[in-house]
Amino acid sequence: MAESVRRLLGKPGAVDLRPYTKLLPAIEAEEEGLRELGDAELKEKAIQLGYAELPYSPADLVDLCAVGREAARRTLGERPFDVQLLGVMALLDGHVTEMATGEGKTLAGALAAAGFALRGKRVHVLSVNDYLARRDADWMRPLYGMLGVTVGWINEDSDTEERKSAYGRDVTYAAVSELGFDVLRDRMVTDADDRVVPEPHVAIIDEADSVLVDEARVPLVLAGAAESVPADIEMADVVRDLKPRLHYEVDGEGRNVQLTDAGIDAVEKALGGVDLYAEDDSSLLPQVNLALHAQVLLQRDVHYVVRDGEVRIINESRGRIALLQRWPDGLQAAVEAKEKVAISETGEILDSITVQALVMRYPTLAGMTGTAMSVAEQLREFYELEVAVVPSNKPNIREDHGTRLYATREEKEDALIARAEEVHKSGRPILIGTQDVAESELLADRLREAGLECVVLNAKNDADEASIIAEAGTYGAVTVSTQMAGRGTDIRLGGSDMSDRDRVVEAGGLFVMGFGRYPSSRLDGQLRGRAGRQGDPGDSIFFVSMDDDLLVEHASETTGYTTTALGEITDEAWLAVVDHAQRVSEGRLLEVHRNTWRYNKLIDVQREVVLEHRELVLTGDQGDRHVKLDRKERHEELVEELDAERVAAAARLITLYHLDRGWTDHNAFLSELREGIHLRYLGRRDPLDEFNREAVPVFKGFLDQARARAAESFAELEVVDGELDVSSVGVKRPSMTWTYMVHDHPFSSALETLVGRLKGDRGSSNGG
Ligand SMILES: Nc1ncnc2c1ncn2[C@@H]1O[C@H](COP(=O)(O)OP(=O)(O)OP(=O)(O)O)[C@@H](O)[C@H]1O
Repeated sequence: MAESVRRLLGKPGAVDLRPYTKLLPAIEAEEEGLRELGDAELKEKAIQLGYAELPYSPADLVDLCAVGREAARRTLGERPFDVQLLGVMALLDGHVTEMATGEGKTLAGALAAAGFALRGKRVHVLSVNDYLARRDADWMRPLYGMLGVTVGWINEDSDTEERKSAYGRDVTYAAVSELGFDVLRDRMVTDADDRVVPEPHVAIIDEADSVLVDEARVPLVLAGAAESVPADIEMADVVRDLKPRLHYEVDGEGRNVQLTDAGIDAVEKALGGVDLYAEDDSSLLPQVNLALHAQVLLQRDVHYVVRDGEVRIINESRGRIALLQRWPDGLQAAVEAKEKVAISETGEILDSITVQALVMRYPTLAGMTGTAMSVAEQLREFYELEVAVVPSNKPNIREDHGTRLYATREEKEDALIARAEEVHKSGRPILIGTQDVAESELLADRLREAGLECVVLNAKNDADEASIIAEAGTYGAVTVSTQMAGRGTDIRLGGSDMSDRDRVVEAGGLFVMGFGRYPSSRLDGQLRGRAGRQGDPGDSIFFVSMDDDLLVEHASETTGYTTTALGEITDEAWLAVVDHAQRVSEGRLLEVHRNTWRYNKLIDVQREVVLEHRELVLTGDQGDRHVKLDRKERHEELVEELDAERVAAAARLITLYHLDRGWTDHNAFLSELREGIHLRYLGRRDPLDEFNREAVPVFKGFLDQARARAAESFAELEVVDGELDVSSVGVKRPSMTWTYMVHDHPFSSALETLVGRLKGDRGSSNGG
């Protein structure tokens, strides 16, 4: 069998591509005939494909791909390659397609989206950021137009009308987070017409491994401020006097702080002889912990600044001050108490949803990414998705060099700089991937000292980031970036306009260097994949040192090696230690994912119950019927005095309020339970079982309680000036809401560590 044919058949363990490959000749055979058609006739052909149900029959698939190919050629000037069409067909079957960087996933995704849309499905194409959502929608718009499919996009600053309009199109492009925030906000509306997100049909997820695996456990949060809870200034004063090591200990990563026994004694004494672990007052310990977290782990000018008498968070990953962002769970107030500034209104988490739960709402899921195969098992376990490995259009000729291992960070840095200097002499563009923003800065300084001018991707918005990355293939360019920067942007050799392409190809193409291996080999692969796009020449190499976090945290052994004069460790056995450490790290990440998944499962079930009930109240007469049964006389009086319609509207508002209020409180209870459970059951029982054991009975009376409260509020309702004022019975919606992803602020790391600890070092805590 010819190599070119074999390449098109697919990879063992992945979806069999043969059924798709078989159709390619027929698709090609239609091409000439379609070229003869006018634009309107071509569109008519596409629309004709809509007169049947999904899935596509092989004959219809052929037509769809052929028409799509011709439409793309006319509108975008790009004729989809065979491999892209294989991707389209795999997406239409609901698979995650692995296509290398620069193979044209945007176009394949658009053709698949159009395929779903033509058959009456609403499609959400989910990107990793706003910039890509908008860029891809605008880029593909002419193609959709020619196929008779409408398209829209949503960005962070889209208003409600723009959102409604975008979601009203056949295909909508949005960042995963924006979609999630819309879903959360929709769950809080008091008028069904205010909802923006339609019923989910199909989601096509770009960068599917990042979204479905790396970010799956990240909660998207809707927070609101209604009533203020007094922050504990006394607590702040008590913890201010505590001494490190004597009274509290901080874990190695600076993510967690714990009172020692001496610390517990000191706090109990300072608070007037209380018992922090008293069964009957469970609120003290969390308050002390918050104050301690604020005092010890959150540093002024690192994590936040105090400006104009306010505490403002610095977004660590992006290095800029985040407006409208606050810490959750009273932490904001604890920091304000620490800094002795006025306590702002305390926000509370109204509701949250994990990325995983968000995408699981879709009956049909598909995804695309350059690196899916190594997470194939997870995609199957968590999402029942299979991976289709689509071969590249041209063979990959990139050279991936072996990892270079050094004893210390300095030696690793020296080696990387020396290599960069050498490569730079030939004019080859260099892309250096680092682990975080701070590291990028340090490395850039060293490069500049060595006379290498470089661009650092840092604290920019997505659009700027993309345009910098787009130029990373320019002759002589040196670009330093973190893993996540400029995602979804193609690095073309010779600059974005490829004007200097020949010279760069001649020199050897893009040289990618990794400053440290990532927590998973898949992330290494993503960086490598930046070079060698579409059969381009290129190289990749990683520099690692024994004091890299990856090795310090996960290596089986870290001493006893020998080095060369330049500090390099060349022994194969030690290189195997690096690979092993990465596998341990991957296992740990998977464990965290699994754990969050297990915790969230129960929460999701409970949320579903509440939401179902809420729907009946919002769109039906459930609220009114219940208060009529529970407070018959008052109901009759009010109807007589006003009219049935206005009474029903008030009953609806009151019932929704108590449902939402109840859910917010229950949510807070669950997260407190989850955070506290490992302390209380340390080493004795499975914390997850305990969590379920306590969370289930508490939820049992949830709906009845909300109904009883609504009835009580309803009974107190008075007519004032011919109107029913629900706020007079305490029914107040949050005056302001805001959203965030939990990995945006430091509390998340504490939570993650906590989850990690549920599995890990069970014995190291105290006081439990
Ligand atoms: N059939 C085609 N013919 C010519 N050029 C194409 C074709 N398909 C895609 N391209 C071009 O290839 C480039 C890469 O496309 P795209 O950005 O969609 O790649 P990708 O697979 O999403 O890569 P990444 O992994 O960087 O997101 C784009 O500039 C696009 O215009």
